[in-house]
Amino acid sequence: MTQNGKVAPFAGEEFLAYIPPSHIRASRTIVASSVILFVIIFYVIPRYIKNQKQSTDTNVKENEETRKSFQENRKESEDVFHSSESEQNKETDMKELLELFFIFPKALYAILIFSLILFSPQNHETARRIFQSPMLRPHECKTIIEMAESVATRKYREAIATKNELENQYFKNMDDIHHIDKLLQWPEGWSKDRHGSYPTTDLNLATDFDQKSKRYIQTVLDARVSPLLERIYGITQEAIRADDMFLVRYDGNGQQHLARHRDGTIISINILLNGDFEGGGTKFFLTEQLQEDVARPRIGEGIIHNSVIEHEGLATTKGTRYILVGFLNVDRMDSRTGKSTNVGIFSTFFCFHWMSHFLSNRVPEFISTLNIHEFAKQILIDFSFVPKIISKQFNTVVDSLAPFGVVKLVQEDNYEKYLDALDRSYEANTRGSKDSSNWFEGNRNDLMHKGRK
Ligand SMILES: O=C(O)CCC(=O)C(=O)O
Ligand SMILES: [Fe+2]
Repeated sequence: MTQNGKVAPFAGEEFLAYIPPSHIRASRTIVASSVILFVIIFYVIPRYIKNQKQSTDTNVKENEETRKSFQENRKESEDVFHSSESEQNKETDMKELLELFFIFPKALYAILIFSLILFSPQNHETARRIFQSPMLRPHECKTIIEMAESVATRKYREAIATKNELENQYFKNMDDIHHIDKLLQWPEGWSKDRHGSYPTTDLNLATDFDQKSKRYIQTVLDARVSPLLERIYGITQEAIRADDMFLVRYDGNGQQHLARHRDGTIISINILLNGDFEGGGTKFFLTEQLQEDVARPRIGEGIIHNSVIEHEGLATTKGTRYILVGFLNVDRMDSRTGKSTNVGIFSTFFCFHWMSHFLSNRVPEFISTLNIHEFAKQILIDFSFVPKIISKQFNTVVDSLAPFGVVKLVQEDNYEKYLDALDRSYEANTRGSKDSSNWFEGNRNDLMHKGRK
């Protein structure tokens, strides 16, 4: 967003090989179509029906009179009478059909509006695609890996000290001991138990990295990733808040892969930091449609996708593979300032997977904070499965309609120029802007175990 609240044009636009949809144009089209449909369904058609009805009524009257004259004059032809009767039936059918339409205009309108929303970019064009694009330069990737390895060394030293302390304590907390033992296992200093059911070998950027390192990473993400997210999904940069930012490590002789799962937020990013390994890559699935696709980015390239798309980390068979992963939310209110993030309704309440996430996470959280009787609270929580099931069904519908697969946004010979353009724009317009994304301050480490599902 720029100062005057308008969405700035995307600085890398001229280098895009795939042009994402224009969200502004799409939402204007939907609003205009809704108004036009409203006028047609609630004003034009009822008026037409009324006119039709009036003319039918006059016809019926005329027919009735003719009938009477037939009856008075029975000697006249029987055939004429029969043809007049069938014509009258036809007119009654037409009248009934029009009346039926007149009974359900609201339902018809709702179905048409639903279809417009179903085919809006957030639920269709960008919903099941995986966008691959350059994000970091090789020297930046190297710097981040060095930062990570030095953090791991520090955490290993701290773990040894904590282990000694714990051993001298009389009452021992078994969870702490387990966590420390994991840190002491190879690769030393890397967490192995942050994400409950789908654990990765990783470091938490928000809590493990120092301020300077975080500022460095924040700058590159603000310059290269936030504008891209804005361009692809039509969300404002300040609406982006990471729930979890972390660095994953796979080893040919350690944790090689990550089983098939979904991430627990709205959008996921995954940036490859090195190339000296064998295997790796991220495989995506659209289960019901039996479709699959694999992203194998180069160093510094990242992938962005809706967290709801199933995927797995393919086995690294030799060497070490480092990736920077972010599980991102789209917030309507900036938790840092309490102000609106100006994100549109089409990227939130009318976006099925945002809505489904909102209903499964935020609603129960909100209910639990209500100041009402425990029993009433429990009933509300018990019934919150209904909207959840409905919104899940919407996601299934999107699965069957939305285009799927990995899309390369920029051609390889344009990588440098593309990154330069984004950096120039960042330097010129937004450096230090309060509207930047919330990469580290909003991380929800209390929810870590829910990171993947
Ligand atoms: O290894 C990969 O590329 C996938 C990582 C992933 O899906 C995750 O961290 O949730
Ligand atoms: Fe994942």
